[in-house]
Amino acid sequence: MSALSVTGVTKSYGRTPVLAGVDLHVPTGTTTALLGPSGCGKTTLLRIVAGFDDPDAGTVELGGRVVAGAGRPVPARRRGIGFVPQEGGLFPHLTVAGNVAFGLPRRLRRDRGRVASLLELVGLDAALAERSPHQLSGGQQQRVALARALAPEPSLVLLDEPFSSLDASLREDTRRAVVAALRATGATAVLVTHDQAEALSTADQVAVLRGGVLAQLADPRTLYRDPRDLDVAAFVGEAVVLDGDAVGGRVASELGELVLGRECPDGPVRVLLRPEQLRLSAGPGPRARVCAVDFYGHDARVELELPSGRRVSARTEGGDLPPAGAEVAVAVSGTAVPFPTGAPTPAPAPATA
Ligand SMILES: Nc1ncnc2c1ncn2[C@@H]1O[C@H](COP(=O)(O)OP(=O)(O)OP(=O)(O)O)[C@@H](O)[C@H]1O
Repeated sequence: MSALSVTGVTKSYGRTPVLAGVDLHVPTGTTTALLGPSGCGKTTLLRIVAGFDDPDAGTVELGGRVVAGAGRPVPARRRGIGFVPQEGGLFPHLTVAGNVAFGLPRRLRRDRGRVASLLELVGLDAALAERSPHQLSGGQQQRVALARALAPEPSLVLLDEPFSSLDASLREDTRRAVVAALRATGATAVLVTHDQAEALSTADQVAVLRGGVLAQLADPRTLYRDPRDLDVAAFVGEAVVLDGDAVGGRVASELGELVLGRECPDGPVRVLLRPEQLRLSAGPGPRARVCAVDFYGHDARVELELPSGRRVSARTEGGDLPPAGAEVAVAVSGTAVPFPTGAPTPAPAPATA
């Protein structure tokens, strides 16, 4: 497996710029999730890396070799890249074994042991080998597609929203099996997704693409806890944004005095908390009115209105929930992340279970 380096890649379709100088480095043996809203250019970048499309400017390097952007591009079939599309893309006339064997070098295609070990790698029972793709669930089809992509031991694996067609119950199992297989083979991989939770739980690093450039590239915890700006913060999870005055690393806010998680000059500041940092009680403390409660089973999202009229969300254990209209006290745990007051208040992210 090889490292991938994308440097200054730009791409327009007609007069519409899609990528405006993207830099991305994926170290050998790691998985990077490419996360961004619909239409931000994720698939375009993936296609350029794969060799299905050429950049207008910039380079793509694979294992230290420039494959696009300098001289004649290396054709897709010579890049040694495995591709897993949104929906399996399996050959319907071939069995599972036939599909996986198709990915193997010609001399190994009859090696049943090899096919069986690839199926095992992606968590599939060897008994499925003689089935046709239409006799598999969506999740099983995606695993076969990954086994086929890994069979030729590619330098890089690209996965384009591989779980998007699966329902919630299959999605999690399939995601885990795919991550395990990528780790077991030491694969270098890029996974395109617009699902924040999927990006954060799957990848070693997450690249947030916005407006044709990389807004932030960081490991999942840093991205969630210490995002570069409030837009990124709201894109990777629900954000609670408050204004206040910083003095000596603390902020007086509507939710009481908050401790800042990073240095910030004294003065007006806008701070970020996450809904799971808000604790509700009947006791003393800053007050809020419950506007709505979404119960998810494992936990619940409680929408609150603060005295200023600002709405914020709390994620709380699903046990003892206050009814809509109730007045509650709110306590905050952990630290708040400061941003300049000029930072726009991000649009609320859709609530997820
Ligand atoms: N072949 C093309 N010709 C013209 N415009 C294109 C072409 N391919 C993509 N686009 C445009 O480029 C933009 C980025 O598309 P792209 O498919 O890369 O986005 P995406 O982030 O993968 O979106 P999604 O999450 O919806 O799949 C979109 O506005 C799209 O309409």
